[in-house]
Amino acid sequence: MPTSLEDFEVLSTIGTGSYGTCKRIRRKKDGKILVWKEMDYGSMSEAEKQMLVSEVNLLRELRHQHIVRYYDRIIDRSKATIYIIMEYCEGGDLATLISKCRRDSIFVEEDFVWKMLIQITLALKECHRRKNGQAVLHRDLKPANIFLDSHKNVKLGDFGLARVLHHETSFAQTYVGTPYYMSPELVNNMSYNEKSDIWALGCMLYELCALRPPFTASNQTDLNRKIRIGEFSRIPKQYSDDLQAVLAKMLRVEVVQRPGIGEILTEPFVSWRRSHLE
Ligand SMILES: CN(C)CCCNS(=O)(=O)c1cccc(Nc2nc(OCC3CCCCC3)c3[nH]cnc3n2)c1
Repeated sequence: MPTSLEDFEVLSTIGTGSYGTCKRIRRKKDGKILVWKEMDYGSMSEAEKQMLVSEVNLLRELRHQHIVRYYDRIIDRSKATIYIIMEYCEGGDLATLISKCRRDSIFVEEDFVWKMLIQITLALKECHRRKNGQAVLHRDLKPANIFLDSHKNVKLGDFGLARVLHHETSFAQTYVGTPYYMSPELVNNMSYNEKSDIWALGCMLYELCALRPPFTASNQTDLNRKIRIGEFSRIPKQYSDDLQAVLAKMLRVEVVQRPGIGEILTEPFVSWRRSHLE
C-alpha cells in the first residue's frame, strides 16, 4: 500500500526554503514526528524532473547516523507537488544557533565545535564514498543545512535538493544569499571537488567559533579577492591553538595542501577527541 498524504497530520510549518515549504508532521499509525518538504515541480522541464527523481533516489540510498534520514516520498499529480518525508531534527539548524549566540554575545563551547567537526566530517566521508561511481558531493554545506537532533548530534541535511536547484529554473535561489563559503578553486572557476566541501566545512566551523564567516565583504568582487588571498584572523582567544591549527589547514587556498576527509580524522587531536566523544 503506497504512502499517501492521509497517513499524516500536518502539525506546523517550520519554514520555507529555496525549494519549497518544510512542515512538521505526525505519522498517524504510530504518532512518529517527521517533516515533509513540499516541492512544486509544475514549472520544471522534463530534464529537471528527471534530475529531481535521481536526486531523491540518491537521498534514499544515504543511510548514516549524521545524515538527515529520508523516509519516503508522495507525489500529488493534481497539485504537481512532491512531498519528501524526512527525519525531524528537534534541535533546529546551526544558522539559528549561531544567530542566537551572536545576539546574546555568547560563544559556542569548544567541545561542541570539535563534535561538529568530527560528525560532519563523518557525514561527508559517507557522501564522498563512491556509490557505483557516483559521489554525492554536498555542494551546499552551510549552517542552514546542518541540523541538530534532540541530543545535539549533527544531521547533515538537504542533500541533492541543492543540486536540483543549481538548474536554471531556480535562478532566483542560486543567487539568494552571499556565497561566503565559496572555495578559491570555485572563485577561480575551477571544478568543484571533495576538498571544496572541506573548505566549506572549515568556513562553517570558523563561523561557529567567531560567529561570523572567515571572509566577508560588501560585494562579490572583494569577497572573491579575500578568498583567493585566504588570510583570516584567528578564532577568538578562548579557543585552543589545536582548533585554530585544524581550521587553518582546512582553509588552505591550495587544494593539494588542504587535508582530505581521512587526514582530518587522523589528526592527533581529532582522533583523541573522537575516542572521547563516542
Ligand atoms: C531559515 N530559518 C530561519 C528557518 C526557521 C526554522 N528554524 S530551524 O532552525 O530551521 C528548525 C527549528 C526547529 C526544528 C527544525 N527541524 C528540522 N528542520 C528542517 O528543515 C528546516 C527548513 C530548511 C529549509 C528552510 C526552512 C526551514 C529539516 N529538514 C529535515 N529535517 C528537519 N528538521 C528546524
